[in-house]
Amino acid sequence: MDTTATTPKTTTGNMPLQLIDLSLEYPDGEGTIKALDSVDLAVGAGQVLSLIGPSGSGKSSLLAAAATLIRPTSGLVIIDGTTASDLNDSQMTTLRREKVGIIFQQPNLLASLTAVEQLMISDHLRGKPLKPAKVRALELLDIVGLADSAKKRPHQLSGGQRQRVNIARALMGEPKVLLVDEPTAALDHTRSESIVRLLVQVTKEFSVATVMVTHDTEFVSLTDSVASMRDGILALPELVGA
Ligand SMILES: Nc1ncnc2c1ncn2[C@@H]1O[C@H](COP(=O)(O)OP(=O)(O)OP(=O)(O)O)[C@@H](O)[C@H]1O
Repeated sequence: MDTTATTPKTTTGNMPLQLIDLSLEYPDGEGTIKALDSVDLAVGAGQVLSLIGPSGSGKSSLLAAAATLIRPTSGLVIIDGTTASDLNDSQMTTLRREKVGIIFQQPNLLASLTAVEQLMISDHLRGKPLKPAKVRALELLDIVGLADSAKKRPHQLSGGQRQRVNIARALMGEPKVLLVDEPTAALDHTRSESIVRLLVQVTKEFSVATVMVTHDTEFVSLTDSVASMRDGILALPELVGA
């Protein structure tokens, strides 16, 4: 196996996200806590995997490791064919910026910016020119159902609409992997369902591999598969079908 940083590992099949024998330990007094215990997972392009499990079971740790925000103790994180675990910090940041979209529970939008500007600024931070960024931002706002709200600021949008801006923003960098943490936690039933449906829609439309952590098992049936965690161990994903 080639594990050098300069020669990305090539995966077989179209599996933009692969976790192989991934373990993550946190120091805990004299000992350690095993937040992830030999996790294996592959998510295909255009697939949404729901990740469920009790509090403290390791869901956020899995997302953080897959997002390359945290280095695993052992094992491999492979994103679109590149073995992230082999990269240095700056290469890892570049990989994350180019290949990974992260959607947190709270949209964290900037209060002073309009919806279209929220999206454009993420391209600007990638050093991309403004004009094409605006075109793409408007297209994405249209796709997430906010064509008429491009000029609205966060306080003029509902919680569901803010989450839609958040999703559109995560797609600006044309990611291969979308990592979504409790996207419906702050929303009512109807809005929650429409947000999960939207995530499934954009996952198919942009052929990304999506992992969605959720407590809302009700909407899991809208996604392609579900895997559950307990004590850092991931049970094999089951197909649920839509
Ligand atoms: N920074 C940290 N330092 C030490 N221990 C941590 C840290 N982050 C998480 N843990 C521990 O790792 C285990 C997994 O936590 P994690 O947050 O990944 O679970 P979770 O399933 O996301 O929980 P929740 O649903 O409550 O967010 C827990 O035992 C937790 O206490």
